[in-house]
Amino acid sequence: MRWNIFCQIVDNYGDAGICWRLARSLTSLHGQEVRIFCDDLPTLNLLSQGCPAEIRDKIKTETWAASFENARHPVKTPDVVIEAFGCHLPERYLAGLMIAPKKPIIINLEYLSAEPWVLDFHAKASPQAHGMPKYFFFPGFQETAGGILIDPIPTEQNSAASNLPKSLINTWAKLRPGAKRISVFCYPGFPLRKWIEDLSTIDEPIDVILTHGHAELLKMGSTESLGLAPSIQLLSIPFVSQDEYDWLLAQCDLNIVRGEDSFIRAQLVGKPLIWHIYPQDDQAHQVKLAAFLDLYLITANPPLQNACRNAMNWALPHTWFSELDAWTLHARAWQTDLLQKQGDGGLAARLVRFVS
Ligand SMILES: Cc1cn([C@H]2C[C@H](O)[C@@H](COP(=O)(O)OP(=O)(O)O[C@H]3O[C@@H](C)[C@H](O)[C@@H](O)[C@H]3O)O2)c(=O)[nH]c1=O
Repeated sequence: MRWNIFCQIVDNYGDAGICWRLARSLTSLHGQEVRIFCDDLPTLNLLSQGCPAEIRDKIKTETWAASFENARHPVKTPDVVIEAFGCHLPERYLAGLMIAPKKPIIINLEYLSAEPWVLDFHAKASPQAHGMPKYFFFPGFQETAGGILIDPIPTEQNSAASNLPKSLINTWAKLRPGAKRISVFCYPGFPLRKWIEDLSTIDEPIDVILTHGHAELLKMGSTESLGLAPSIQLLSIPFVSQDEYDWLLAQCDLNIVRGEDSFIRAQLVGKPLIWHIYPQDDQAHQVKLAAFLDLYLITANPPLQNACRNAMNWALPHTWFSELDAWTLHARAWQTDLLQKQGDGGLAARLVRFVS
């Protein structure tokens, strides 16, 4: 089938990151033909750059405006149109589809949520004035939701320490043997400075790996200039490819992640995570976080439940750090369970089955 994915970048990397990951799964695992129309090609290119060439070459990336022509082109008319995160299709593209001999199915791909109401709305029709069939597709953790994007599944082999990416060689040379590793990818609202200062009160060597741009959040020059204890070492890394970022997550003892895609990747590598969820004005993110924690902690004992809830709500590390080992075991069990529940191929496979 021919797929057109519409990706409008609201901010940051997640919209492009998810659209790219979906396109990648659809082509490389399911043999589909995919075009992404994006209103910010440089950001999409940044996210796609590290993808293996044999996969990347199969996916067409085009400007938003290029879609106008595509809809009425007799051999390019799509079978499936994805509106990622409810973005509105361009009027001129829709007008083209209206006169196309065969109408596509339109899928409104929603944000990921663990909230139970999602299950009632997933895969439901959304009647449109233009008459083309349109459906809501809700990603989710439960078996009856739309699934999550699991591709590529991190394996022991590709997560192995020996697979050190070139872009991280310099940083890795500075890591201290035996030190815990924490990676940081959060939004500016996270109290990072205070959090790291508190980390330095824990009597243990800890290397903190700040992803691209995060050193500015700390306005840091060096560990010394922040007045941190020598037990803490701060290291900054460049923006790496999606697969290299996966490797980094697998190599850390704890990952602070954000958005939607890094949140899932951190779970798939089976390591403890703090999800700095994308903040929304109406506080809807708090409800989403609570729903996730209810699922995530179902099998955890009360001390671990408390530790995770506190950590995810930005409590200072000294209040929960002693539970990190128990949390690591829990994260591994969650990873196994997640992969089992997504054993049917996850979101991409469920989408293909749905539209078929
Ligand atoms: C730090 C880093 C991330 N990445 C990738 C991983 C992910 O694909 C992507 C980050 O995406 P996310 O984790 O989703 O976080 P994000 O915050 O970047 O993205 C978003 O979140 C969405 C929920 C919102 O709708 C978006 O508007 C957007 O804010 O960047 C790299 O490839 N290299 C890196 O070095």
